[in-house]
Amino acid sequence: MEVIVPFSTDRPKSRLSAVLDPDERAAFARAMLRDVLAAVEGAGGDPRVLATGPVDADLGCPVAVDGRPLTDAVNAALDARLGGDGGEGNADGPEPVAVAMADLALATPEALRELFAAGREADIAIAPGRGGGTNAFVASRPEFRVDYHGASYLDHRRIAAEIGASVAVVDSHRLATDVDEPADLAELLIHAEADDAADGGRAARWLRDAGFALDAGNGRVGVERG
Ligand SMILES: Nc1nc2c(ncn2[C@@H]2O[C@H](COP(=O)(O)OP(=O)(O)OP(=O)(O)O)[C@@H](O)[C@H]2O)c(=O)[nH]1
Ligand SMILES: C[C@H](OP(=O)(O)O)C(=O)O
Repeated sequence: MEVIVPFSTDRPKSRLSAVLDPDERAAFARAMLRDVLAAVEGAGGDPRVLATGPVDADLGCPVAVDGRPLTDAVNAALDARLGGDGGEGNADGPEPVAVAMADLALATPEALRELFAAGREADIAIAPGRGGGTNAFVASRPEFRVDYHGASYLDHRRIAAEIGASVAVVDSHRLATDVDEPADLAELLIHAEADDAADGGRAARWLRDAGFALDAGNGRVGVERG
């Protein structure tokens, strides 16, 4: 399955500015992107990065540049694949296409396989993010359109209902955890430590190398930087 991975190259991860400087945010965002691409490939998916600007590194997959805002860029990509202008359809309708965000640093092939399977059963399969975002979805209906930001999970359910599309919800901790804020870094380090055989992936290694560690001292576990 083709998997579009939106990626912001300009001022990424601004909500981490309290703990990372701009160069660090760019490097950390790149590490998360690579983890997501590896998980997509591990799940048998075919990743395509949809970036706001050129990416000066070989990511091992195609990169399309579209400087429009996220919603417009993703809708154009969906239209090209599912819509009337070149969607690869067959008698049963277009092939499903997935969109997975580049900040799902906990994503695993297993979690993505579950999403892909749900997207073959339902018209739209959504993995909601904590806080109401849409961290990943699969769509096979040409009329489906995204409207990101805010509680986009609810908006996408409403859009699916408006076009009469069936919806499957993928209840996955790993896909629900987008790394937006400093508290999310703790989630990444916790699961990297639990999965140490897999070494936690590039993003977790990047954090550890930058001096971050878990801080379990006071209430909810957070991170501290040594
Ligand atoms: N192609 C594209 N991707 C985007 C755009 N804005 C965000 N993204 C990507 O979409 C996903 C979700 O982004 P957000 O968490 O909302 O934004 P962010 O820029 O990563 O972080 P903040 O600056 O903290 O909001 C991430 O994979 C981003 O890299 C955009 O305008 N175009
Ligand atoms: C793009 C946006 O991401 P968030 O701002 O929730 O991280 C969303 O999922 O609608």
